[in-house]
This record gives sequence, C-alpha cells and structure tokens, in this order.
Amino acid sequence: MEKDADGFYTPVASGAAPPKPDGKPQPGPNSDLIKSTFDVTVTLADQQGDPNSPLYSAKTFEELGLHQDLLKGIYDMGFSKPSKIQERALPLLLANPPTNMIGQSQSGTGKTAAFVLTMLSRIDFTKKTTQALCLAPSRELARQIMSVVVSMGKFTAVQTEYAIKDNLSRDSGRITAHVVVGTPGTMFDLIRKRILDVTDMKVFVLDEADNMLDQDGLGDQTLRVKNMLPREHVQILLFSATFPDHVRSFASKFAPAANKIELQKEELSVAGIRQFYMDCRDADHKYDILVRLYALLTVGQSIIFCQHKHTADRISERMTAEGHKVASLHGAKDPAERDAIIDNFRDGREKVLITTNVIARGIDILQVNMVVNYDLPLLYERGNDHGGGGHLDNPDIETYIHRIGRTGRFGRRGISINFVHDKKTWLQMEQIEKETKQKIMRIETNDVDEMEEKMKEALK
Ligand SMILES: Nc1ncnc2c1ncn2[C@@H]1O[C@H](COP(=O)(O)OP(=O)(O)OP(=O)(O)O)[C@@H](O)[C@H]1O
Repeated sequence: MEKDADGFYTPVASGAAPPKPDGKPQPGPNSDLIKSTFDVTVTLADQQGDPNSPLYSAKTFEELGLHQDLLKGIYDMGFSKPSKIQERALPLLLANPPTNMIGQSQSGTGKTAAFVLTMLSRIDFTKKTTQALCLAPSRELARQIMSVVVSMGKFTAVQTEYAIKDNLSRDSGRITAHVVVGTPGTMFDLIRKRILDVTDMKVFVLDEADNMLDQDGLGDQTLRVKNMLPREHVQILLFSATFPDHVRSFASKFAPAANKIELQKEELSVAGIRQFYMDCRDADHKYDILVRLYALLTVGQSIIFCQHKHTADRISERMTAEGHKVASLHGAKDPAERDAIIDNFRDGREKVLITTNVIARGIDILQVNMVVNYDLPLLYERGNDHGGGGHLDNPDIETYIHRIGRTGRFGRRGISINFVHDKKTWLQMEQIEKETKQKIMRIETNDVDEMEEKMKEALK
C-alpha cells in the first residue's frame, strides 16, 4: 500500500490478497480498499501488559487461533485481513479469561465484524442455549447485525433469533437460539417473560453503546436487560464511533475492568468524507435545492436526514408528486413497512432515502456516496412528568458524526452536504465545524455546474 497526498493508503497493483483457506484466490468485494490512517489508544485492564506489544495486534485472521469454520466464514465474506480496529481489538476480545471491552473506532471501519466474531467464537454449539446477546438502537441495525452473524457463521451450526418488535408470534415457544440480536425494550420483555433464558450467557454486546447507555434515551432499558443477566462470567462489549464524556464514566461502570480502545477527539470523523454546506435563503429554498440536487443524489445512493418524521414524509410526498423517485423511512411506520423500505434501499431499488435519526447510526450500505443534512441534528432533552422536553438549539455533534458516517464506508469516498438557512443554523454548523475540527466547504446554491463539478471531484 502507498499513501497518497491526502493520507489515504491506496493498494498497489501487485498487492494481491492472500488466498482463502481452500487455496483459491481471494476475490472479495472488499479485498483491496483504500484505508484511512486514524490511530487509536489502547489501555489494558490489566495494567501489567504493554498495549503496543505485537501480542496485542493481529495482522492476519489466521494468527487469532479461530476455528476453521469461522475462518471460512470470514473469507467467504470477502475479508482478506483485519481492519485496523480488528487488528487491535480481536486479540484482546478473544483472549482468555474473557475481558470486557470499550471499543471506539470511526464509522465504517469494521467494528461489527469484531464483536460478531467474538460472539461466535465463544459459543458452544453442542448446547442448545442462548449464549450471546447483542443490542442495537434500531430494528434496521439489529437486522443488519444479524445478517453479519449469519454470513460469518455460515459454516458453523449457529442458530439465531431476533428480539425486535412484531417478530415473534405470541405463541412461539422458548428461545434456544445461540445468538439473539434486538432492541432493548423487546429483549427485556422476552427475558422478563422467561421466553429467553439467560443463564448460559457468555457475551453481551451493545452496538452504538453511547446511544444505548444515554440516560436521555435508551439507557434505562439497556440497564434493565443487563440487570437480568448473570452477574459473573459474561463478557461485556461496548462499541461505538463516539463516546462523549457524559457517557464515559457510566460506560466504565457498565463494563467494569474493560480493555479500552479510544480515538482522539479530532479523529472522530472519517477523512474520506468531504463535507460541504449550502447557504439557502429560507426553509422553502432548502426544498428547491434538494430537488435541484436530484440528478446528483441518484448518481450513487443518498440519504437525506430531517429532524422530524413529518418533514421526511412531506418532502418525499412532494418530490414523488413532482415525478422523482424517493422513499421515506422513520419510526412511525409499521415494522413490516420499515423492513421493506430499508431492504429496497439496500438492494438499490430505491436510490434516495429521506429519513430521520432512526438510521443515523450503524447502517452500512456501501453504495451510499452522499448524505444530506436537510436539517442539522439537534440535541434532544427528555421532558419530565410536568412536560418540557424537545429539541434544543445546540447541534448534536455525535449524531452529526454518525449521520455523515453513512457514507465513506471502509475507506470509500463520500460527500456530506449541510443545508443552512438562517443565523441560528449557521451558528450550529459553525459549532459542528469547531468541535469536529473539520473544514466544511461552501457550495454555491445557484450554480448547478459548480455543484456537480465539486461533488464529482470529491468522489474521485
Ligand atoms: N476486515 C475487513 N475486510 C474487508 N471489509 C471489511 C472488513 N471488516 C469490515 N469490513 C466491511 O466494512 C464495512 C463497514 O463495517 P461495519 O459496518 O462493521 O463498520 P462500523 O465500524 O460498525 O461502522 P459504524 O460506526 O457506522 O457502525 C462493512 O461493509 C464490512 O463488511
């Protein structure tokens, strides 16, 4: 690999990927991607070791001592070698005795494979009991994680089950699947009703852990699930691209004595994503600009983020009426419809998805090369018994990082565009720029050619 002027590693032509265990060359869709150069800090729970020792880094999947069936699954997915986070995390995750982990790395860098591999490699397949649980903040993400479990476990005897709304019929019997993936409310119900027996649990994973532990959001429900699990011998793994200060100490209590992999604050967002903004005259002008961008939005695939469900629906209805093909997705749609919409988008049958924060995190669709923040993400305050609550004027930096991280996956290039339309949104964007330490470049709204040129340049 050679480093280009932007600090990206580009594969050199002769760098053929290693063969699969069956001796065939490794073609895989992800086998020769450019890779970003972020660095992580590793802190070992056991302060005796040197975190930079080669013992704690794996350059190949072979050296991890994985079962052949799992290795076959990994190569079948097209992975030829561990990504940077996998390189550092896997030796710690797989070591015995099992140790908790708080793992942070940028969006799209392969955290899912790291924890899925840990779950699968700790399961005793001769037992018909649930041994690994994974919680995610949305059904879309839970379904995606499950697809990784199924692909990676393709050559094992793994049995899986969902804990997401409307998935299990009321009379389905007890769950004995090895791995259960779901959202916290449904997972808690299944355990409480003793449909899911957790006595044999070995691994408990929170994906998007900062979100799952947030006291203003899913924190209570996640804690309730954890409190039902055995107190000992459960390896707790927390993963996210962001761990804001206010959840760090709770995370350390939730996963005590954990090995930690952390990112520097200025390295939170992926360098392959070029960030732009457009200065719109007013809220209506934002709609006009979005329509003007349509041709660009459909070059690859795009996700448009709005603050409210009704905005997503309104824009999508208006654009559809004007002859454009777009879909909208948010939490008020019924589960079957949500599944159909995201599957259509994942398969490329829809190219433009207008949505809310429901899919801001985790969703991995490699063809997405553009993200538009139609509304900037704002912090949300939960009300109390006397009312209150709602969106604050402060930007939600973590959600911004996750939203733009839906593009630029695993070293690919991507573009994000923020719409600003008044002083307030302008100041919010300035704060995002300051806190993420990333330059956000202006694009003129009245020059479609310039728009097109800048964007094509950024995607080259
Ligand atoms: N070792 C590997 N080799 C090639 N591709 C990989 C490897 N590991 C992961 N990938 C691919 O990289 C993409 C991003 O991975 P993943 O979704 O796990 O990212 P993530 O770090 O969880 O991101 P986010 O923070 O957005 O949730 C996926 O398409 C995955 O298949």
